[in-house]
Amino acid sequence: MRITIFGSGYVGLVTGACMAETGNHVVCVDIDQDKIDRLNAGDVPIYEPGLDQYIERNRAAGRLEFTTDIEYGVKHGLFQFIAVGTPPDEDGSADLRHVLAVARSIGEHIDDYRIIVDKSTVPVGTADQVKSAIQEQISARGAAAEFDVVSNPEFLKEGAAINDFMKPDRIIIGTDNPRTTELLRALYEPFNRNHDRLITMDIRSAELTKYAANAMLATKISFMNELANIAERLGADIEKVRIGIGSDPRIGYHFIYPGAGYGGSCFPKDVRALARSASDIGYDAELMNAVEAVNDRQKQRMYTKISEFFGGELAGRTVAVWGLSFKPKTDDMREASSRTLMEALWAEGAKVRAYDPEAMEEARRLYPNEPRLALCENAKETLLGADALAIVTEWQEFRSPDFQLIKDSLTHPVIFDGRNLYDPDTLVSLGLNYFAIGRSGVVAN
Ligand SMILES: NC(=O)c1ccc[n+]([C@@H]2O[C@H](COP(=O)([O-])OP(=O)(O)OC[C@H]3O[C@@H](n4cnc5c(N)ncnc54)[C@H](O)[C@@H]3O)[C@@H](O)[C@H]2O)c1
Ligand SMILES: O=c1ccn([C@@H]2O[C@H](COP(=O)(O)OP(=O)(O)O[C@H]3O[C@H](CO)[C@@H](O)[C@H](O)[C@H]3O)[C@@H](O)[C@H]2O)c(=O)[nH]1
Repeated sequence: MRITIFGSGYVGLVTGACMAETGNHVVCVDIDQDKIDRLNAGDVPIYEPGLDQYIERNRAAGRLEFTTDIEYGVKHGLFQFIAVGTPPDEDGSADLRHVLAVARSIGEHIDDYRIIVDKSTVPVGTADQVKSAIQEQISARGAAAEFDVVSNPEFLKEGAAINDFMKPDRIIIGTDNPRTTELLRALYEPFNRNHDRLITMDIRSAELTKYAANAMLATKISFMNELANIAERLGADIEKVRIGIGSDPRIGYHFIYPGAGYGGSCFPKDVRALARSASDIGYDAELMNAVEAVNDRQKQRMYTKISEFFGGELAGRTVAVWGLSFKPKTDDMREASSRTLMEALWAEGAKVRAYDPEAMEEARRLYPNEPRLALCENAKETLLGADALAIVTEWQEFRSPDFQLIKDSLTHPVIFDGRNLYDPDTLVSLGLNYFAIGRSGVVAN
């Protein structure tokens, strides 16, 4: 089938590569010329495990093209996917500027039946706006063209995106026209083989399903972080509590890891946008507001612990930071907890020596010429001349470090662990002070 995808970011590239992998002819359109040039030169601008091989293979087979030519894109695909960003506006609502720009572009060039498939995360009612924006452009040209707008939210996780797309838990199709259901069923058939995962519903419910899923997951995390802060003060160990409650199948072990707060391009903005949508219709979404407030506080926890340890005297200190991306296996630093920590440390006159296996280029882009940030070649190098070590992202390579080296390198033998990677007893027996999340800190004698 012929598919066009607007937006070549995390979602657009993964969707394009996976759709091409199953034999479709995919054209990816982006307005970022530099990004398209890189993709056409065989360079994948983001880090997502496995994505580069998928892109290379399908580009070579002629099934995957990259262009800034909007007209070419609109003329190409029966399916026109919208996978552009919906960043938070100043008031927390989703900024639909890019989505509506794509809709207008489609309206300017559409001359045959098209199915517009919205994959971006958008508030309830956006499909109606997309429909109007397309129709306005068609009418302005004095033309006529038929089209349908479908909501097909995406649920992939960064770092596991290819697998999530190839083997989805569910494929949500929100539509008001049964013929689009059948066409989308055919399109998704290769991803829906083992058992039927296609769930159809009306468009507004599909749009809300995406926010509901992210808000539920974010709620689980904030709940655990709240509990972690209580456990810490009561002398309980949140890791034991986590195992204790996860064994109840009604709770489950997924998404109950306490930590340095959730980040990324989805949970923070989507919880905010849902609360904002509610307040726009006169409903105070108290739980969503609390989920966000708990997370904002949690993202400060690492800083608070470090500051308390040093008696509030951070000026002139240097902190080694392991992990900059918002989670392992991605280079994405959008709303990453590492940024909250580093910026709080800098504000108090401290310096940071940081390392991340994949996000160094992104860190350089976000903090160009930042004199208070030394980006190091590897984890060991961050320790040189540092007073303390803070672990923000649980990359595999941080799980079994050389603790003796850490102890010998730091001016103060102290680890602040934002992801509860280590056993407190082992660390204290090695002479390290250790402060994690939701457990009492241990101080070596
Ligand atoms: N990142 C994720 O894990 C994830 C998962 C599920 C859903 N989503 C949702 O999918 C959407 C896209 O997210 P993302 O992380 O891929 O975004 P992204 O920022 O990585 O990529 C968006 C791309 O769209 C391009 N773009 C902007 N305006 C355009 C236009 N008019 N025409 C063509 N291209 C245009 C940008 O240049 C950019 O390359 C968002 O709504 C997000 O909430 C993201
Ligand atoms: O138990 C947990 C699980 C996650 N996190 C944090 O939560 C954030 C988000 O993690 P994750 O959900 O794995 O990554 P995303 O790529 O942001 O994926 C989420 O957001 C996407 C965009 O909407 C959705 O498609 C996915 O289904 C949804 O999981 C990260 O900072 C994690 O460190 C925790 O703190 N504790």
